[in-house]
Amino acid sequence: MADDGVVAVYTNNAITDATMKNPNPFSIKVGMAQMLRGGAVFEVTTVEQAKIAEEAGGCAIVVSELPPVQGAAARMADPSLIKEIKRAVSIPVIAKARVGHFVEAQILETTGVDYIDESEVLTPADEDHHINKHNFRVPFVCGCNGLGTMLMRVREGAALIRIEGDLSGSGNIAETVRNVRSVMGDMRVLTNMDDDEVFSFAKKISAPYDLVAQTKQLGRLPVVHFAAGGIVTPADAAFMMQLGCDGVFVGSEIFNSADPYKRTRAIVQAVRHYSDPHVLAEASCVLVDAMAGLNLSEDRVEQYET
Ligand SMILES: O=C(CO)[C@H](O)[C@H](O)COP(=O)(O)O
Repeated sequence: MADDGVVAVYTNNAITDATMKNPNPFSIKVGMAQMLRGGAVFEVTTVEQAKIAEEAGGCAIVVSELPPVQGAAARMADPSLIKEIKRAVSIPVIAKARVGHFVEAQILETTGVDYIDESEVLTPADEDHHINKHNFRVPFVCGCNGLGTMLMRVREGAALIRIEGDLSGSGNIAETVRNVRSVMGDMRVLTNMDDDEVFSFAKKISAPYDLVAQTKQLGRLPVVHFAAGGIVTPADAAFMMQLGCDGVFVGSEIFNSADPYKRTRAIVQAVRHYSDPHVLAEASCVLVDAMAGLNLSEDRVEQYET
């Protein structure tokens, strides 16, 4: 259940679910997302991977289809795969819709998924508009690259935010680190700001003034925020947690490793014990064999070989 501060942000909003055919109050969706805090979400492409992620202690899974051939559009996964995975596991299942494609979201909602991810990893369907997420019963996950885009997505109804970097599966975490630091840095500036300065700050970060002011009043981000992009090792996962994230998304490349259960389990342990270097050292030990080839695209492998 959402805490009072988050409910306050919701109820103070000029645009609320109540004015938007409200099938499920935003405060409830935010509360549902809070249950994922302190967890690792694993991207899966098969039922077997979903079972491994659940067994390893993942807090949720996000279903993807295998990447399409290069140049082809990436769309929502086949609803029958989502239903099959939903039947196979008891942890929450997230399904991806293309940015702006509210019909894909309507279809996904009928499958009984627990969350819909309006995902930048898929080919965007609408270059100008995101989905009005207040029109849905199911909570939404959205990506952001800074505090401004985060609050825009919250305004549209996102209940869980992914602070994301490079989502190409390259294993490069630097962009994610930059964006997480940008959000946390802006939060520190905002919370110490004079009330009179909030107007121009909201303009500067292109965010709705009322949400920026309410976020300042709360003294923390209004929704659960995970990191995504290039998180491959237990150290990466703990890094994101120590920078202030509530959890991590891990790409499906992890299942290409020699022992996917050990790797997923190690990431779960790292997220749970992110400030304990001894646990992190132990979690990192099992992984050396699989580390070399993981998440290196062919051209990057060439770069290392020359
Ligand atoms: O599905 C996801 C987010 O919706 C993935 O978890 C995300 O794309 C992870 O990126 P990477 O493969 O770079 O770790």
